[in-house]
Amino acid sequence: MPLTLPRSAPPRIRGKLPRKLPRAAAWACAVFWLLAQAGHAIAAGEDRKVLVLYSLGAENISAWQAMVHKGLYDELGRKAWGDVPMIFEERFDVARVGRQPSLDSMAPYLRTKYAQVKLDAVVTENYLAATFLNSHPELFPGVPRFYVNHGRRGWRPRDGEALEVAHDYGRMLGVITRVAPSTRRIVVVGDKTPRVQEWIAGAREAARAYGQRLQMEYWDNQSFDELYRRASLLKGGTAILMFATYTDSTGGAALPSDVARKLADVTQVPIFTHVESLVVPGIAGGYVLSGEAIGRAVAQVLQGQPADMSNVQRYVFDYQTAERYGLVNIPQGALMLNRPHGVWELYRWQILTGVGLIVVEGVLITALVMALRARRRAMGALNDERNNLEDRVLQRTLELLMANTKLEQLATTDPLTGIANRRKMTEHIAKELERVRRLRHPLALLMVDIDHFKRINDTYGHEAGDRAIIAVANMLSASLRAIDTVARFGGEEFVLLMPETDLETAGLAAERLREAASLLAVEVDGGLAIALTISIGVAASRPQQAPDTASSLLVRADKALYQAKEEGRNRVVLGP
Ligand SMILES: Nc1nc2c(ncn2[C@@H]2O[C@H](COP(=O)(O)OP(=O)(O)OP(=O)(O)O)[C@@H](O)[C@H]2O)c(=O)[nH]1
Repeated sequence: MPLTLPRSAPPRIRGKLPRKLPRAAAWACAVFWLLAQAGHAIAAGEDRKVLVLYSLGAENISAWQAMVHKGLYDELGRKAWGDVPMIFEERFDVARVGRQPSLDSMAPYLRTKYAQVKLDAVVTENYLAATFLNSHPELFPGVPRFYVNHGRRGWRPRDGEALEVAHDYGRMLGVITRVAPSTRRIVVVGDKTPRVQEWIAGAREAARAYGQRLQMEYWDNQSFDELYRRASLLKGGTAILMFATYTDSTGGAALPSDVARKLADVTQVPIFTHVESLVVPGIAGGYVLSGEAIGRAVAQVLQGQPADMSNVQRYVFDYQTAERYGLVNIPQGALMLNRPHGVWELYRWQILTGVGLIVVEGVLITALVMALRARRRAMGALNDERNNLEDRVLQRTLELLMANTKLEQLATTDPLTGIANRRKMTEHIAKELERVRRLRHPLALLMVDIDHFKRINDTYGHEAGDRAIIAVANMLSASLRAIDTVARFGGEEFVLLMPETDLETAGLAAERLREAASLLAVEVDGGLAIALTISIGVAASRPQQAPDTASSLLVRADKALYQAKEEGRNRVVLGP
């Protein structure tokens, strides 16, 4: 299937668009014009038809042909809207069907196939196709012919244009002595075909410049086996320059690339060559003809441009082989094939992406860790603050509690004696009377008064009176049961409350207290100790009668006390 590409013929816009043409209309016109031109260009491209005749068979057979083909289509492909004709391609399939059958069948084949095709040009690539076309003037009558890379110096076709590469044999040899400076002998390998002989002649001529400094040998007339055997015997200081070799002295045929590989396998010396397609692993390289450059030249011819044949040679080396033979001074800009790429070259974007992701991840993790740390610190500070607050609240609560307790104590304690005061006793009485009402238990109340206390004060002083009050308070406290309570009710008067105690029992208890008081000895000034007595009025709540109130109970006890005073003091009187 021939390749069809559009042809560009950039037209000129004549005249000007009307100034006041609306913008939308101008755009529509421009698009219409572009489409029309594209259609015209495609149609124009399809109008032109050219035939490329290759010498060396399909690309999968010939590395050289693959390179030429690539150069041709790369060059055409660069012209998106270029002057690209419809390309037909034919090949002499020498490697698969043999040289003669291939040559014999080509003319009738072309005649039949292209009987109805009007070609605009025929281009040959390489020696075989050029020879064939030149010897068949009857084919494609009147169609311009171009013979590219035909391989013979000074050859003029009987018709058409010859585009031959001017091989630079001087550079071909020069690069060998440059990159392998110890080279004193060059063995040129080839065969007896006219084209190879032409190359050998070129090398021979160029070698003259070296005189005695370079020993040249030309191996072009031996069997392949002999070639490999002799190559295996070559020693240091020698290099091989291998031209594309197809045949041997016995008529044997081979692909030049196979010959190159075998030579590389057996020899100990570096092998250089003259075409890029032979720079295979094991072949060092050299100043070689570029298949792609030839392909580009063919493309230029097909497009009607002058073919640039000056730049079709370049320095190409096989990196591994150059390393193996320790080649030096490789010209700058040389193409190095099979260079092992470093990890960086191979995976640069993957590495950069990976590193970028790691950096981003690192930054995110760092930010996260910092945020977590900051949060933890804030939480810690908050906890400390809360604990401090709780401690302070607890402390304040305790202080308040203690203050309240103290206040309560101060409010309910008699400061002189340390026992409960009147207020506290009043609360006790109310509480116990409540129990009496609920449980119907007995409750006794003793009202105690120091006899003739005024006299103690007056005789021994107020402080002695205080000591007497304290002595009586201590005695009363010490004599009480756990459930009894005592309070200083005022002045030298005390009240005792005795739960679960009836009037008689309370009277007995009061009697014991009276006796205990009479045994007290209160110290006064001058080391003297004075005695005192107490009078006690006893009252009891009677569960079977109307319930008492605090004041009714106190009044009855007070009356009993009054009676005790009246009856002479130092006695106990039971109330009604
Ligand atoms: N030292 C001292 N004297 C007090 C205190 N409270 C009251 N007094 C005095 O106690 C005396 C009480 O005297 P009175 O009420 O006349 O009774 P009394 O002298 O004990 O006589 P009878 O009760 O009838 O035996 C008064 O002189 C009060 O000034 C006190 O806290 N300390």
